[in-house]
Amino acid sequence: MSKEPDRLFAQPLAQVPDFAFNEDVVRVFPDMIKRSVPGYPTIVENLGVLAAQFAQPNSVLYDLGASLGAVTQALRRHVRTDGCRVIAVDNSAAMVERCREYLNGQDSMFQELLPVQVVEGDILALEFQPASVVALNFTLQFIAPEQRLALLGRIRQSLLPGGALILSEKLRFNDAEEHALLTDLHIAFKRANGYSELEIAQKRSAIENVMKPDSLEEHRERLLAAGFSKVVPWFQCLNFASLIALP
Ligand SMILES: Nc1ncnc2c1ncn2[C@@H]1O[C@H](C[S@+](CC[C@H]([NH3+])C(=O)[O-])CC(=O)[O-])[C@@H](O)[C@H]1O
Ligand SMILES: O=C(O)C(=O)Cc1ccccc1
Repeated sequence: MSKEPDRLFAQPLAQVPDFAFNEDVVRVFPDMIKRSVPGYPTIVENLGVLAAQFAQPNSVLYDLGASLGAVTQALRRHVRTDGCRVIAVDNSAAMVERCREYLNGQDSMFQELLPVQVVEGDILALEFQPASVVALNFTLQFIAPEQRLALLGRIRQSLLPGGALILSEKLRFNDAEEHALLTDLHIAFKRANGYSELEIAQKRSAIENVMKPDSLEEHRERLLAAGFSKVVPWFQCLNFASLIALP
């Protein structure tokens, strides 16, 4: 993995462009996400542990919005069920190119890894195969809000009995005081990870038009409306959480 530090927003920008998953972001992405998302390494590793409990023999595991394939790699470390294969999907050409490099490198070093297919494409246009595990690890928040229910409905329809959707998201909070407190604490987390006030402010204005978090209540209601029978939060660190949704 690239170890290049994230300094994308360190210099004052006359106008901050909307955030995009382009080559500049790809270069610093592992550092950016670790320093920006509290609990990210714990979520990714344990997503593999959870997935191993839901994986069904001879089924597909989806990593949707795979970026550089961190979740796919956790699936490879933990899932031991016979005949499983991973389909990792991302619509950023720059992400997909680098993701394939990492995963092909692993393939050539180790035998008996889960087979992985990395697809460059829009998850909104994907024809889902029957799947036992679907991971949306910080991806749904980048999907247009009006498209989210239909996407979750299609994921629900593709899930096999005994399978699960694992959904990780940044949260907003309906209670203004709770929202302000956890937002401030997230900023403190970023500051503690070496981001300056300028970097924090410019990143915030870059993502505000492209990333639209929902509340936990909105997630729960939408997942139930999409046909899931049970929604179980398994992790929260500040304003970032991960949920298990059962078919
Ligand atoms: N419509 C779409 N179709 C496909 N991909 C998309 C779409 N919209 C956005 N993406 C992709 O979703 C990913 C979101 S990052 C996921 C982190 C990863 N899961 C990780 O666990 O490291 C989250 C973040 O950076 O906060 C990006 O790679 C986008 O290109
Ligand atoms: O940086 C932030 O404030 C975030 O909310 C998370 C994030 C992490 C990486 C890319 C975009 C957003």
